[in-house]
Amino acid sequence: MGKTAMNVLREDIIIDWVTSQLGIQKNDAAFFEHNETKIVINVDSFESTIHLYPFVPLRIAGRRAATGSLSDVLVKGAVPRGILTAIRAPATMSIESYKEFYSGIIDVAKRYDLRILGGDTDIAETGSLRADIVVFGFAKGKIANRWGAKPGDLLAVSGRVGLSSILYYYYRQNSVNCSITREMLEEYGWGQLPKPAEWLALKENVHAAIDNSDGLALSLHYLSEASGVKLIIDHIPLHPLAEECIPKERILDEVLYNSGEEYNFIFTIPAEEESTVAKLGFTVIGKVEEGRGVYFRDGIEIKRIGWVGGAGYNKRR
Ligand SMILES: Nc1ncnc2c1ncn2[C@@H]1O[C@H](COP(=O)(O)OP(=O)(O)O)[C@@H](O)[C@H]1O
Ligand SMILES: Cc1ncc(C[n+]2csc(CCOP(=O)(O)OP(=O)(O)O)c2C)c(N)n1
Ligand SMILES: [Mg+2]
Repeated sequence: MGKTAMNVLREDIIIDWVTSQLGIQKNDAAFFEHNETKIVINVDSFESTIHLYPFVPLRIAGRRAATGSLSDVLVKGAVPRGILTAIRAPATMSIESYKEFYSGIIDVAKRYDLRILGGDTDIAETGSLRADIVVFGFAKGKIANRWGAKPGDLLAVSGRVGLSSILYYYYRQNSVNCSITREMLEEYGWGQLPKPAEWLALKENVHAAIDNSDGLALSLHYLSEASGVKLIIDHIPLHPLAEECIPKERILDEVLYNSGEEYNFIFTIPAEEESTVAKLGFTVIGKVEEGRGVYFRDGIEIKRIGWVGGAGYNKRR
């Protein structure tokens, strides 16, 4: 890392500093136990200049914002129960737009049976739309931490990867080999999370888990680093539209490095669970070995590149 990079305000540098200052182990959500009740709680922010593509309707953006926060709680193995939401909107925004965004949060609450318990509202003269969304839930049994992967485990994911890569490609290049449809945007808003009941049944056997918010490659690296293991990838479940919309020679790089916000659950589990994993609709993408780093089976390295707040996509650490 260059000398100047140290002085730049970047999400990864800040997170390294704050977690080491406070002795926090990097995980997707926080865990708190009180009188034998296990509470899993998370906050994630949405800010329109960072998270809102101009072609995404506000209701879908509201869904994506709430889903991003909920995903961290569910992936740890808790049943999400409630939401608090603090929203700061500019007075330049119409009340209809505000309601549209908030309706997206309500959509997520309905889908996952969460109660919106309250929040906070601020109106500023100008500027961006911002929402800080807290989701909490209760866990029974095991917490699926980011660490704990063991050599010999299978590596698996929920859903498909690459829908968000299409949107980022379109945002950047202003064209893709397909039209951006309402259905694609709807699917992006809901993410690629598994069904809660299925995940909660499986998680008792899961060794380590993370959700894909910052891109497939970077999420795999975070999982590998947290457990001190090597990950070998032999198959990526590409979203069929990624194959259709992104130029063939760019697909793999876009899906690995310019993805994220899809919230696929990425986890490791003992090899004897393979048939259960498949039956529940997850895809085995590789395995865990002793060592460090993330590689394809042929030995080609998957780089530690993805979304880093303050740097954007594709900046190596
Ligand atoms: N401002 C902060 N104060 C304390 N801990 C933080 C802060 N920002 C991030 N963290 C912690 O750093 C870790 C990684 O955060 P993050 O990358 O945002 O996770 P995720 O992608 O799952 O939302 C988490 O354990 C989170 O709680
Ligand atoms: C205008 C715009 N640029 C880029 C993106 C892509 N993008 C923004 S944030 C992000 C990663 C997720 O970030 P965050 O919500 O901070 O999630 P966390 O890692 O904290 O869960 C991605 C892939 C976008 N959605 N909109
Ligand atoms: Mg976060």
